[in-house]
Parts: sequence; C-alpha cells; structure tokens
Amino acid sequence: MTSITRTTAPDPRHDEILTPDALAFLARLHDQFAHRRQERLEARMSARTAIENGRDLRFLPETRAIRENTEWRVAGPGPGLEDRRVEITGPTDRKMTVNALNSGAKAWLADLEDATSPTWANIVGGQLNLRDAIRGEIDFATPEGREYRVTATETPTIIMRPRGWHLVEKHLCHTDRAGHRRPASASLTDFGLYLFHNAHALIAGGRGPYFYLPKLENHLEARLWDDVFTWSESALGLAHGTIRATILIETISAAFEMDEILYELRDHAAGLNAGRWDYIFSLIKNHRDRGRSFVLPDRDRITMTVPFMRAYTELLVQTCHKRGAHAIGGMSAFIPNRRDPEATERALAKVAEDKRREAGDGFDGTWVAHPDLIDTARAEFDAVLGDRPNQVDRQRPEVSVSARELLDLSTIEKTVTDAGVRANVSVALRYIESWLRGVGAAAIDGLMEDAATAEISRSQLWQWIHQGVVTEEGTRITRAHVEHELHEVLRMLDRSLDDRYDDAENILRQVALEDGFPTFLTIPAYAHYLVETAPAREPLAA
Ligand SMILES: CC(=O)SCCNC(=O)CCNC(=O)[C@H](O)C(C)(C)COP(=O)(O)OP(=O)(O)OC[C@H]1O[C@@H](n2cnc3c(N)ncnc32)[C@H](O)[C@@H]1OP(=O)(O)O
Ligand SMILES: O=CC(=O)O
Ligand SMILES: [Mg+2]
Repeated sequence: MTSITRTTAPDPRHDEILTPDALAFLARLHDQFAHRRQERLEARMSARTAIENGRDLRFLPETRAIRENTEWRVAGPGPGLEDRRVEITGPTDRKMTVNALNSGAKAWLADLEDATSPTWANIVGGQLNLRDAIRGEIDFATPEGREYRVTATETPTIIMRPRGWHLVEKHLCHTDRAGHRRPASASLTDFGLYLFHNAHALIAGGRGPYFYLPKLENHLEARLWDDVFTWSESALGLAHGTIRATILIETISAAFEMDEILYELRDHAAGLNAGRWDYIFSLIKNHRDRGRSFVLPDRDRITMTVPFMRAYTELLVQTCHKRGAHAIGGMSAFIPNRRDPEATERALAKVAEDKRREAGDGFDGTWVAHPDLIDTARAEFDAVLGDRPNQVDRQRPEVSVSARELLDLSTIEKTVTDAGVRANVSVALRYIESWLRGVGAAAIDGLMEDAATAEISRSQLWQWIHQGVVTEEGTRITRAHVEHELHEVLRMLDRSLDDRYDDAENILRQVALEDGFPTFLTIPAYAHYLVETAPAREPLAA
C-alpha cells in the first residue's frame, strides 16, 4: 500500500489543504512519477559532468527533425491567457495575494519558487491563500486593523509556479510499493495540491489551472511534466489539454532545446519565459570549471544587451512565434521605493528601457516585481501592441542564432572590481538571512533579490576564487579575501538578537567558499535550516 505521510503536527487550517483525498492524490502522483523524477535528476548529474569535461552544449542532432518541421504548433493560450502584456510576480502570503489581485496586471505569477522561502508554513499557507483567493474568500485584517480586500473588478489570471524538480518537500513522505520511504517531490506537492483543490473552481470561473514550470534543463524533463499533466487531467476528470504551462527557459542547456521543450508539451504549452537570472546562474554553474573564458564580470555589468543574452532572447521570441506560443519577458531587478522619489524615478527609467526593448523585440508580455511598475511596463507594451492582445503573429525569420553565439562570452567586457566582490558577499548574505526568516524575496540596495539572483552572487564568488581572478584594483580573489569581506560585511550590519546572520554565514561559507559546489544553495539550506522536526507521524492516505 502506498501512502503520503505528514511529518509534522497538524495546524488546524492546514487540514483544509492536507485533506485525506488530496494526500491520496499526491500518493498516486508519486507512485506514477517519483521514480522518473529521480532518473531525470541523475541525468542532470551526467550532463553536468560532460560539460565539466569540456563538452560544449549543442543543438541535438537526434531532435533535428522536430526543429526543422515547420508544421507543428502548441495549444496556445487558455481562457484568460490571451493578453499577458504585464504579469506581476510574487510570493503567496496573504497580503501579497490581495495586493497582486488588486494590482491591475493581466496575470499574477503566484510563486512557490524563486520568491518563496519554502518553510512548511509558507508552502501550505500559500496553498490556502490561493484556494481562498480563487473562491473569493481572501479578505482579511491585520492585527493592527488594516483591512485587505479584493476590490478589483477584473483580477489577474493566476499562474502558479511550483518548486523545481531538484527540491524535496520533507514534511511529506512517500512510501512506495516496495516500502521505501522518501521525502515527497516539491514539484509534485505544489502542483498536485493546487490542481486538486482548484482546477474545477478555476474552470468554473472562466479560466483554468495554469502553471509556470521553473528550471527545466532539457526536453525530457518537459516530457515528464507533460505526462504528469496528462495523467492528472485524467485522474481529476479534466479534458486533455485543460492545463496550460509556460516554461521558463532559465538554464543554459534548455536554451538549446526550446523547440523540443515546446514539442513535448505541445498539448499544454502556452508559452516560454526568458528567466534571465537563473539563466545567468546556470551559465556560470555549468561552466565554473571551464577556465577564464567563462568568467563573467561584476553582476551589475551582465546586462540584457550583452551579445550572449541577446542571442538567448532573440532565439526565444523566434522559437515561440514559430510555434504559436507566447514569448514572455523577464524581470528587471530595479524596484521603486515609495519613500525615495529619486530612487523610484531611476528604477522606472530602467524598467521602461528594459520593457521597451522586450516589446520591440517581439515579446508578448513581461514581468514586474512590484505594483508600482505596472503602468510603466504596460505603457511600453501598449505602444507596440495597441489593441492587439499579443504579437504572436510577428515572425522573426531574420533571427539566426548559433550554438557558438549562445556560449560566446568573448565579446563581453570582463571587469571584476573590489566593489563587485563586496556586493556579492553582502547581497548573498543578506538574502540568505531573509530566506531563513521565511522571506524569499527582498529589496536589498534598491534591487529585487530572490533565490535566483542570490545564486548568481554566490556562484560568482566561487568561480572567481577557483579561477584566481584579479580585480581591476589588483586584488587577487582568494578564499581568504572573501572571508575578509564577509567579516567586514557582518561587522557593518545592524544586528538584532533574533536575526539569522550566524546561520546565513554558515550557509554562504558552504555554498561559496568550499571546494564542493552545491547545485542549488537552497538544497543544503533547506535540509539543515528549514525543515521542522517531527513531533507527530501521522499516516494519512492510502
Ligand atoms: C528571478 C525571478 O524569479 S523574479 C520573480 C520572483 N521574484 C519576485 O516575485 C519578487 C516580487 N517582489 C517582491 O516580493 C517585492 O516587491 C519586494 C520584496 C521586492 C519589495 O517588497 P516591499 O519591500 O514590501 O515593497 P514596498 O514596501 O515598496 O511595497 C509596497 C506595497 O506593495 C506591495 N507589493 C510589493 N511587491 C508586490 C508584489 N510583487 N505583489 C503584490 N504586492 C506587492 C507590498 O505588499 C506593499 O503593500 P502594502 O502597502 O499593503 O503594505
Ligand atoms: O525565474 C526567473 C529568473 O529570472 O530566474
Ligand atoms: Mg528563476
């Protein structure tokens, strides 16, 4: 008998999400797909080893026919997804949920990935908030008496982003037919609970169960998601193709398989998104041992206009429109500050520039991190789209991107500065501290920081140390130098008795200063710091 078991004592409202039927659905999902997830994760390790050993990524010869076949198209937008010109992203706590629903954006990426610290309270609480929001029951008041109410006449279409395949959910355990007990897959948990509780209500409301799929590395991972969708539709009595997915192209290997990823998910795919921050992280991570030619400059110098980033976004728009899929732009990290009009003006100018370029390149919509950015982003897309809901019909036959261009860092100016090292230490440390307190997206030095941007900071530190990079000022970046910077940053912080800087420092040391390179900082950080101990073990479903 297979089962999903909770490893923590129940919280009364959590029982509305972790119902016996929902857990039984999760158990069946895991019976079907847990072993295939494991296979895909093992395949990731061998792919990485090949790159480490000098093999360059390439367009796959064995899938050439899929790329060259001009006939096939994807399902395209489901109801409520036709016009996605501005999408707001953010975590799913109750306040953010109400604010996102009132924001005026066309869609809301309700995020359990980069912007969420996966504490058990955030994960189940997020599911509760989504469930309440979809049923129009999300209004609440803070203890101080501030009331939050959904007042918008038209709320954004909700697109939920489950956690990536690499993560586990240790507060649920799956026992398979052979009696092996393992932590649940975070992706299957997030996807399964959301679909189980909300699919029928979403459809009744004229929209549907829509997902962003994060951190895919290749088309076989897309095939796994497609099989998960098809199986789940059948299990829950939904018509095949009801689920729609927008797939993030945010790993360097996925950039070589955009057509193939859309093809695998063609009955469910609505679009691709250019997830720039994880993309940069993935480029660094996979080539970290490949010598100086893969070293990148200070984080703030890796802009969207450097040639390898342009090659990636141009290819993405071209591929999407060829297949009838939406191309959705990414996140400018500049955020406004309601207490600082000048900083806000600078951020709005940066965001406008970013969105103007995306709309001009053919993207159909874009992301913003903050409600005060919506008007700015919308104006740039309105200028290009006018009354049209999207520009999917705009083909880009003139675009021709080679494998070499996706990987060519030779034309980028590679300056690393002392300030760039200090900024990476400071941002990574402060972000991890926030994440440990359960806050997965934070405004730090005027920028939006989340798990993806923090990964860039820590992986640059690792790579600069291992490649013996010397800064513009002549400092050799060694472990001792980064340790020194870490002490300086810690010394200058405003500390409080209940902050988590000691733990954050330990994590940063582990993920940036040791010889080993954890594939994601959130894996060890989650296992050691976010998992609650188990006061109760309660078998719930069979
Ligand atoms: C790499 C990627 O994956 S990008 C996608 C993942 N990252 C994200 O989604 C980040 C989303 N953005 C955020 O989380 C926030 O904007 C932050 C953390 C960057 C800044 O948040 P704050 O410090 O609260 O900003 P600020 O104080 O200016 O917020 C003003 C109001 O706007 C609300 N707000 C800010 N951002 C958002 C958002 N993304 N969604 C909904 N409401 C928001 C705040 O809740 C606050 O509401 P209140 O007046 O009721 O208190
Ligand atoms: O998820 C988005 C990214 O930029 O990373
Ligand atoms: Mg990402």
